[in-house]
Amino acid sequence: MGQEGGGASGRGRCVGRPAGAPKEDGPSGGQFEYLRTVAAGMADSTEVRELVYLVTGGCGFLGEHVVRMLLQREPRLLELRVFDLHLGAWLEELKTGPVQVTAIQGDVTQAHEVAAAVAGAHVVIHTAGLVDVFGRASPETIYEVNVQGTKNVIEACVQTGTRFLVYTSSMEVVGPNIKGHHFYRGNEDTPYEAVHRHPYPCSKAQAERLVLEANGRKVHGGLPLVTCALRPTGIYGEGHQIMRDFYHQGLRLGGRLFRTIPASVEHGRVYVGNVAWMHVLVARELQQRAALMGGQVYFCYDQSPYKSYEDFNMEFLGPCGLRLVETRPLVPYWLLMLLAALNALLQWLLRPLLLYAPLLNPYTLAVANTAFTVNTDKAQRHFGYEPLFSWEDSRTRTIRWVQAMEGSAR
Ligand SMILES: NC(=O)C1=CN([C@@H]2O[C@H](COP(=O)(O)OP(=O)(O)OC[C@H]3O[C@@H](n4cnc5c(N)ncnc54)[C@H](O)[C@@H]3O)[C@@H](O)[C@H]2O)C=CC1
Ligand SMILES: CC(C)[C@@H](O)CC[C@@H](C)[C@H]1CC[C@H]2[C@@H]3[C@H](O)CC4=CC(=O)CC[C@]4(C)[C@H]3CC[C@]12C
Repeated sequence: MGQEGGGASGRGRCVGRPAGAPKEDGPSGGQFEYLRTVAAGMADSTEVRELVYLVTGGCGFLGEHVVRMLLQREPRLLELRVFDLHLGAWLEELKTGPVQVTAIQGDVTQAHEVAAAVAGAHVVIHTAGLVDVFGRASPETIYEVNVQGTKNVIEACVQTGTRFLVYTSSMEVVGPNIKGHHFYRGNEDTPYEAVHRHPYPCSKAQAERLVLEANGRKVHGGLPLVTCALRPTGIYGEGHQIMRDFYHQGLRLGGRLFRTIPASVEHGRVYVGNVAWMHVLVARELQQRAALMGGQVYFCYDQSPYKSYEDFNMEFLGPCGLRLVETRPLVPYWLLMLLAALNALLQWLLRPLLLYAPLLNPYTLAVANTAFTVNTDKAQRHFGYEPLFSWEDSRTRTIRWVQAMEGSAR
């Protein structure tokens, strides 16, 4: 199978063994106008409904969009299994359509629960994970969920005969690396020293490697497993918890947010609806183009503009009344590093009493301060991906979501 990778698709290195602890509840889904429309407009096609899909982490920020996008845009869907540690009440509203929606409360770290959920599925979309760069989870459980959980999904596919596995990886598998090397308009083949220390990128890199190496393994029944990995950059859109945190922080500071990162440090972002669409499309095309797509990685991208993380957020928070103070950081970088280190020390000291997990810590500061943008068309070349939502549409939908939150915040 053609492995186009070699640079950014190459082997990441982790310094130190990551491990982790239980995850916070993901944001509940279901309040967004677009998602309700998607659910209402469920795929109605003359195609034969015969496929069973499983989405792990299907109640998370991305997972919910993938679930609803499948219902709208996968006409061969007979049953959609939604597997998650925390099931959302919104799943009930999806059970009125032509597709059987099966909610499965389960833990990817429990192999038997995963095997039971996978058995009989044609396609698995594995999005479940601990997305923690704020120190909420201890390293052991990040490893347990993101790596061991992925191992359990792979072995379940092999044991039960499921042939197609799509893994939600991350840009963080590539970078920013611990040396702060910028990744400027890179693609899946761009040479880059993908060396990490933080448990999250380490766990994602290890999980991605497991998925790609499993491509071609014989599953029960003797046919080969076909796998691929999608690498979203920073996902935004309806249900994005960090955007919610920024918004509430701005409200607490009298409608102001204080710039901490130079506007010149661009960070890749991609709309959640387009990431969901790429998952649906890659899962479909993987079945037709296994020789080309099996074992491949694809960055998730759309027409979202290249901006600093904070300036990009203001595309949505500005129209909702917040203001980013100053055109350059108010505080020198060395002082920011000191404040970030103090936050990390406070988190460690307070841990026996309470969870203190602010946005600013040494890792988030370093990542935010290192440019990372992608410019690729590999997904378009391999499986005809084109973003479903324009930048204007993505921006409008996200603003409406923040405004709906604003209504609830008053
Ligand atoms: N949010 C972002 O900017 C990006 C996210 N990703 C990846 O996308 C995937 C989804 O991320 P988000 O939707 O942002 O996170 P999220 O935290 O909103 O969703 C993760 C889901 O996984 C579930 N989960 C966690 N541990 C579990 C376990 N042990 N067993 C079963 N389910 C479990 C959670 O309950 C949650 O519903 C993750 O794999 C993440 O690494 C990749 C790039 C960017
Ligand atoms: C407090 C300030 C320094 C502020 O600017 C910090 C922003 C910071 C919380 C974000 C900056 C970059 C984000 C990460 C990036 O989008 C890549 C990611 C990929 C994932 O797979 C999960 C999320 C994340 C790590 C994302 C998390 C939030 C940032 C660190």
